[in-house]
Amino acid sequence: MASLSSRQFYKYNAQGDVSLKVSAPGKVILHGEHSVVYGKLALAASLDLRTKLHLFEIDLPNKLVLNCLPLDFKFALDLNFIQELLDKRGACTSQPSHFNWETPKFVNHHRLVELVKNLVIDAVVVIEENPSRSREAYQTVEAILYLLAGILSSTSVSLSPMCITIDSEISMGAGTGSSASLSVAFAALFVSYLKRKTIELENVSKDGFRPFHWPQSGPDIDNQYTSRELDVISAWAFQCEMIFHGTPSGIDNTVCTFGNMVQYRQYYSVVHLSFNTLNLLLVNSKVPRETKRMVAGVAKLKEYFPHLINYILNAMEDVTVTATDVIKIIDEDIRADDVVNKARLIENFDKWMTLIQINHNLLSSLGVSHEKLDLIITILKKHELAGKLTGGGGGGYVISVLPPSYDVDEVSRELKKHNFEVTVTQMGGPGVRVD
Ligand SMILES: Nc1ncnc2c1ncn2[C@@H]1O[C@H](COP(=O)(O)OP(=O)(O)O)[C@@H](O)[C@H]1O
Ligand SMILES: C[C@@](O)(CCOP(=O)(O)O)CC(=O)O
Repeated sequence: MASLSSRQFYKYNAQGDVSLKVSAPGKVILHGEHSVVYGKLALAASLDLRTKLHLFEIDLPNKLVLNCLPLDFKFALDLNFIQELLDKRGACTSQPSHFNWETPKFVNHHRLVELVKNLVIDAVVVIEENPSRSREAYQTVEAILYLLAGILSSTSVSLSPMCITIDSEISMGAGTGSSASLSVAFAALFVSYLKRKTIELENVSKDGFRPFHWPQSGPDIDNQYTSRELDVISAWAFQCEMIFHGTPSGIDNTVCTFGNMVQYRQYYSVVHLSFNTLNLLLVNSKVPRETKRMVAGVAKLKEYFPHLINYILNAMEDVTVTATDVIKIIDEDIRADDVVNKARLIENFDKWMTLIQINHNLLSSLGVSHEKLDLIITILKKHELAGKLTGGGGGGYVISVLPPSYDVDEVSRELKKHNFEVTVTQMGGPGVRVD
């Protein structure tokens, strides 16, 4: 890995007409984390907090500049090395004739990860770096190159010098889907880049790869992604999430792609639920966590006590199913906004909060809570709110749904006194989109 000898070599200006902006939301798992890994139903919603990417062409010969604000790094990558990987026939797959950008399931994941790791060693030049975040930075670059190679290697695209800036409103490592949001946004960005670069081609794929043709009218570059494209973006993001999280269930990439609320069961088609946005309190315990470790802990527990743990997982599925029904009624009543429905609304919020509490207790029995998370939940209870951990647990965020016109001032004050970070946001907004 080369390091920068003189910063002035890396001055550049925007040039050319390619300028693409995309963003993808973070997510919360409302019900069903951990049980989803064992085939149970889960419910997740998108957040009003997004990862934002901007790709623009630059006048710095043969360079791809990555400017990552959340991790404080700016790297230049040598485009020749990247193009070499793209040109290597069969680098991403052992079945080129079945493979194109639309078929991520034919990618040879482990080989591509290895190639990308080697590429990072050869191609990265550090312009700026925060040494304390270096491990995460290189993991991010690997993930980006994985998606770039996966999506573009079967195509006739030749890369132009470019800069990609990464910005994010989502806290990292706290259970609100920062890596899934990043993976979805990059998959979408490279799909947009592909459209832009191949708009006039008869067949987008290189010889020997499965042919791909845009519709007769050409790809839609300015508007949003088609549902077919969203499926492919989500599938590539899933592949990429394996770099960050080993064996993810797929719920995170799904909700960050499609937005709104999704009911998800592994290997089944996704059910999209459309509802009015709801206010959500996010409380960051600031306890670092690692999803992989928490998932492994539950697996071990299940190995020890298969019957007992199955009961808990089934109870979690029951919570998801019941909560979905309750949320549907809440949504109807919020839309109706009349006196008759108001009483029912209050009653159903009360039911949902009870289910949230039950869900947290079930998760706690799987050993994935933490004393700080439990303290947050006790404080919320004092203020007539219910909370649960979200995502892998062991730290990170507690979520609490806010009944309409709930004033958060007092509870926020008390939580902040304990040094917790409090964010009021909304859930249920749009998925990945061109900005
Ligand atoms: N906003 C971001 N910018 C750059 N890299 C990110 C960002 N979010 C996540 N990552 C990458 O994903 C890895 C896992 O992120 P993490 O926050 O633990 O994921 P999650 O929120 O899904 O649990 C980080 O180590 C980093 O490499
Ligand atoms: C624990 C789990 O159900 C959710 C993990 O969520 P997060 O990556 O910690 O936000 C694991 C998974 O679904 O892959």
